[in-house]
Amino acid sequence: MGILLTIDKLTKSYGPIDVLRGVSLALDAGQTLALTGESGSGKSTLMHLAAALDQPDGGSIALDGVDITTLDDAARARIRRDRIGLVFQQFNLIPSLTVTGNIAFQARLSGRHDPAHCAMLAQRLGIDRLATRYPEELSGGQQQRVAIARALANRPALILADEPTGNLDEATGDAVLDLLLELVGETGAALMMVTHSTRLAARLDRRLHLSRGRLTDPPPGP
Ligand SMILES: Nc1ncnc2c1ncn2[C@@H]1O[C@H](COP(=O)(O)OP(=O)(O)OP(=O)(O)O)[C@@H](O)[C@H]1O
Repeated sequence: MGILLTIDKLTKSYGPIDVLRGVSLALDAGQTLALTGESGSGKSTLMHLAAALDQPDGGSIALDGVDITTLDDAARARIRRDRIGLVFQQFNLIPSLTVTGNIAFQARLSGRHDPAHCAMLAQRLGIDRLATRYPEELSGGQQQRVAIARALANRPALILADEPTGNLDEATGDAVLDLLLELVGETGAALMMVTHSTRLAARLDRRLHLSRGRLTDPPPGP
């Protein structure tokens, strides 16, 4: 399998804080990678950059060989819409759309809406009964599962997930991660997932740890 994502010597500072100080990694198509690191180490910053939601100060991010840091806003938005699925901590569900509308939203914009695929995702994630509800009528865990379904609906090449099971109790979180990994496997997507849990990280193909602005192997477990 070929390389999907190549991040090279990425740097990002906020004022005097050098959050990323030369981060490099390569992710193969279909591969799953867990990203750990202390609070404030820059994990979310790295995910936002990989999602083309923000621009680095230096370095490059290539998706399918295209350096997304050199593209204009419209082109970056298109790549995000067509190639990337996001599950971030604030779920960014659209308040005026139902669960079904939220799941289909991005796929509709891409012109690749597949109602049967969306229905399958909702059913597998156990949110099919909530189809006509609005985000404000959902619990945090239910919103998280809608965000996961939405991220997968478009069959993206890359899923970027920042603590995708952070709002769920351990048993539900495990079950949702099982499903996420299953669905990622079925659709052939690659996954980069931030987690604080070494137990959850152990379930992915690879693990990297962000520390002092650089990626390393994770520290040995307890
Ligand atoms: N928009 C911003 N403006 C200023 N500083 C920022 C901004 N975003 C992040 N930071 C700072 O950058 C550092 C890294 O933040 P980031 O959210 O990437 O860490 P994290 O590893 O995801 O943390 P956590 O595990 O707590 O979510 C922190 O010191 C944070 O305060």
